[in-house]
Formats: sequence, C-alpha cells, structure tokens
Amino acid sequence: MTHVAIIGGGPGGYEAALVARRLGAEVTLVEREGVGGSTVLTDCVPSKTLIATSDLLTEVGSAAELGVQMPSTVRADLASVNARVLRLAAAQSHDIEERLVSAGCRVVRGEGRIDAPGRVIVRTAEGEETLDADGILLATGAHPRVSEDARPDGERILTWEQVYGLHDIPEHMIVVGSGVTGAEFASAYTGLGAQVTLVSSRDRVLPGEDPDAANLIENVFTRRGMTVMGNSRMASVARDGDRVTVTLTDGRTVEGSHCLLALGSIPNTAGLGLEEAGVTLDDGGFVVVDKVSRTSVPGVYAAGDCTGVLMLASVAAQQGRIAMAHLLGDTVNPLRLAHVSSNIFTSPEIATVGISQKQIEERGMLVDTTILPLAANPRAKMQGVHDGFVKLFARQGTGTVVGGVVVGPRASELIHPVSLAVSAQLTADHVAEAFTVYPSMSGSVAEAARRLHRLL
Ligand SMILES: Cc1cc2nc3c(=O)[nH]c(=O)nc-3n(C[C@H](O)[C@H](O)[C@H](O)COP(=O)(O)OP(=O)(O)OC[C@H]3O[C@@H](n4cnc5c(N)ncnc54)[C@H](O)[C@@H]3O)c2cc1C
Ligand SMILES: NC(=O)c1ccc[n+]([C@@H]2O[C@H](COP(=O)([O-])OP(=O)(O)OC[C@H]3O[C@@H](n4cnc5c(N)ncnc54)[C@H](O)[C@@H]3O)[C@@H](O)[C@H]2O)c1
Repeated sequence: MTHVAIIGGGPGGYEAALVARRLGAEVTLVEREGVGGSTVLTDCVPSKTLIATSDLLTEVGSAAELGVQMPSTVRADLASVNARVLRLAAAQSHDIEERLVSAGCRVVRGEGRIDAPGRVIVRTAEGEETLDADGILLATGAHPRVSEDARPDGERILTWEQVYGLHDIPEHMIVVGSGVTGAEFASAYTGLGAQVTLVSSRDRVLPGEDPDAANLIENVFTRRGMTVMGNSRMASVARDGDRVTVTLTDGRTVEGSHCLLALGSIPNTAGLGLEEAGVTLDDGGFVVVDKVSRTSVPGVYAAGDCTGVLMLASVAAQQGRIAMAHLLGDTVNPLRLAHVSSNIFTSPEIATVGISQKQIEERGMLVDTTILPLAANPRAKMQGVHDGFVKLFARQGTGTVVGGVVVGPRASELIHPVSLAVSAQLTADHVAEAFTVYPSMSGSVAEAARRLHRLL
C-alpha cells in the first residue's frame, strides 16, 4: 500500500489525508499543535466566531430604524464571548481529528521534518519516530509577522492569535495593518464597542481588494467612528503600564489601550529540512509549487499557506486534495485560481470571485462592468440596509461572467450564484434569466446581470 506522510494538520493537510485514505493509501498525519491547524485554532474559525457577536451588536445598533427601542446598555461580555470562541475552536479541532481517525488515518502529535525524500522524522513527547513514505505533503501553514520594535506581550500588544485572552472590551484598540486581517478585526472591535484606530501604511484600507469595495468600507468605518490613518507606517510599539504607544516612521504617535499587529504572515518552512532535501523556496521562504502542488523534489508536495498561493483555507484544502489525486494516480484538475471565491468578514462583508478589476485593467481584457448599489433593492430598504453593491464582470462579445464583487450583509452567501456562473462559464443572460425570490437581495445579482445584456 502507498504510504503518505503529511506534515501539518490544517485544511491543507487534513483534507489531503481524507482524500488519500479514500484513494486507498495508508496515511500518517503529523501535527504539533492541534488538528484543524491555525485555521481552526487561531485564525479563521476564532475570528469568524468573534465577528458573529460583533455583527449581532451592529445589527442591534440599527434597531431604532426598524422601530425597535433597545436599552442603551446592550453590550458584549468579552470574557464569555472569548470563552465561546475557544470552546467552538477546540470542539471543531476534536471533530476533525475524530473524522480522520474514523477514516483510518494515523494522527501523530509531534514536530515533523524531512530527513530525505521519502523519509520524515517526527519528534514526539516520547522521542523520535521515522516514517518511510512514498509521498510527502508539506502543509505547515504560516505564523504572524512581528517586528523587533513591536514585540507582542500577549496582554496589550497582541497578535491575532492572542486576542482571545482579553476579558474586557479594549477601551482603544490600535490595529496596525489594513490588509484583510486588520480590516476584519478593526471592524469587529468597532462593532463590539471599542474605540478603534486603524493604521494603514497605504493610501487606503484593503489595498489589494476591489477599489469600490475598499472605498465603501473605509467610508463605513469612519462613519461608525473609527479613525483610519492612511499613509501611516508603524515604526515601533511600546507599552507603559496599561497604555500603548504606536510610533510611526514619520515621528507621529498614536496612543491607545491595546495594539493588534496585523502585519501579514511568515511561512512555517524553517527547520523542516527543505533546503537539504532540495525543495526550492522563494525569496519569502514559501515553498514553490506548480498547479498540481508538486515541489521541485519528486514525491514531495506542498499545500496551503506554506506555498503562499492565495492564503485561504479553501485554497489550502484544494491544493491538498489535488496533491493526493496526483500522487495516487487519480484524475487531476489543476488548481484554477481564476475561479476562487473569498470573503472579507467586515461589516458589511465583501465577497469576490474570479477575475478582479485590477487584473482586467492590467491584462487589457475586453470586459463589460456593471455596478448596482444595494440601496435600491426593495429587501434592502425593508431591512434598513444602506451600504453595499453588486458588481459583475462579463466578457464583451460572449457575455460570459468572469468575475464579480458583492458588498453587503451576508455577501459570503450572495456571491454563490456569481461563483457558479464563473465556474460553469455561464453568460450574464443565464444569470439574469434565473428566477430570484421577490423581494430578495439576490434580486440585485439578477438585475446587475440584466444590465449587462447586449444585443449581439
Ligand atoms: C486572522 C485570520 C483569519 C482568516 N480567516 C479566513 C477565512 O475566513 N476564510 C479563509 O478561507 N481563510 C482565512 N484565513 C486564511 C487561512 O487561515 C489560511 O489560509 C489557512 O489556515 C491555511 O491552511 P494551512 O493548512 O495551509 O495551514 P494552517 O491552518 O496554518 O495549518 C498548518 C498546521 O501545520 C502545523 N505545523 C507546522 N509545522 C509543523 C511541523 N514541523 N510539524 C508538525 N506540524 C506542523 C501547525 O501547527 C498548523 O497546525 C485567515 C487567516 C487569518 C490570519
Ligand atoms: N476572510 C478571509 O478569508 C481572510 C481573513 C484574514 C486573512 N486572510 C488571508 O490571509 C492572508 C494575509 O492577510 P493579512 O491581512 O494578514 O496580511 P497582508 O499581508 O495582506 O496585509 C498586511 C498589511 O500590513 C501592512 N503593514 C506591514 N507592516 C506595516 C507597518 N509597519 N505599518 C503599517 N502597516 C504595515 C502591509 O502593508 C499590508 O497591507 C491574505 O491572503 C488573506 O486573504 C483571509
């Protein structure tokens, strides 16, 4: 039987393990922290659980518009919120481990490294174990980037992994970094009632995202009382008792009660024996892979954040599945990044799929674009939703939908018809002709598609 050794138990690793078992391989999964990985224990699952509470409070904040009087004391008990966050994360990790074990995978708690192609050494609490494997998958993820001059102390200066230890809503949270992580936490703590300052090194928040969506969210942030500091690069963070001071590279300072560092991630590729085994890394230390997750060494595959390819849980899982299909001789469809859908869990949410406006402009693609504000949607009016839009991109000539952006409440759900259209290469007319419920937010997806109708 083919033996597969997987290092790392996040979605890149555990989804691969399940596929490999289904394809008849013997599987050993090595994980040093907990099955589910950072996704489940520190990143995706905890942050979205925290955001669920923040969203509820944000919604309650608009109750008066819908004719409901709420007491002014509605507030979150952060100690209970964070206890729930950690409980849910631990339960999900446990569920995934049970799934793996009942599927017949062997899960080893320990630190793995490649000794040579075909051999993994695991350091466990009991000692060392050698695994001889026909195929190896690296799915070791990434960890928060910090700086020498901004050292997290786990109390006032925090990484996103440490915020669940807080028992009280921070009086003034300074979030440094306005990528997806920074924007989500800035939005969440604003919803939870904290004063928030977002320090952005670029001229706008979410620099890598759709410009209309980024402008909208920045306007919402400032309207809700957040201070957004553009073109502001952090040089250092210092703590003095219960105050923190963020000093910017131009000498300005910002003072608050807490600081959250959201400066990006570093791949977990050091100390894994990769260079010695001949696995090529790029300048950032990410494992270089092709579209079927192969590294430069035959039989060694890599998936997820350690590869730096679109750092999303869904992409990590897909890379892992593809790697196992390739290794074990099943039908393989190479990774198609042009079909990926993702969501930024700010309030409102920003969901995107397929090709972006930036890519359209850079590639000079002949694409028609339509943007339809949600404010005109009857359901949105009934629900008091004022911010959001649907934006669709369709190829000129064929009308094929190649991408889209939805900004609004539960945009993560509303994007699905657009995602289906992109992956099935449907035309805007197909999307327009499908019935939508009246009244519904999804009516705006169909209406936007109708606006793309062209007489060919
Ligand atoms: C705050 C935050 C929120 C996010 N929210 C979302 C979201 O909503 N949706 C989304 O799609 N993505 C989200 N992401 C991105 C997502 O979390 C990552 O893309 C995903 O975790 C990548 O999965 P992975 O399997 O590559 O790595 P991980 O989930 O990081 O798992 C890697 C595992 O490998 C283990 N490991 C590392 N080295 C070794 C070793 N030598 N031996 C044994 N084990 C080892 C680690 O302990 C870890 O458990 C978020 C990221 C952050 C930072
Ligand atoms: N909802 C989701 O799916 C979700 C949520 C969070 C993260 N992620 C993924 O994780 C990946 C990483 O996102 P991220 O936001 O953690 O990292 P990022 O690298 O995208 O953003 C970090 C930001 O910090 C800024 N920065 C760095 N040093 C700074 C300094 N000294 N002062 C001020 N700003 C500074 C950078 O310019 C950058 O804009 C992304 O691929 C993202 O898609 C996904």
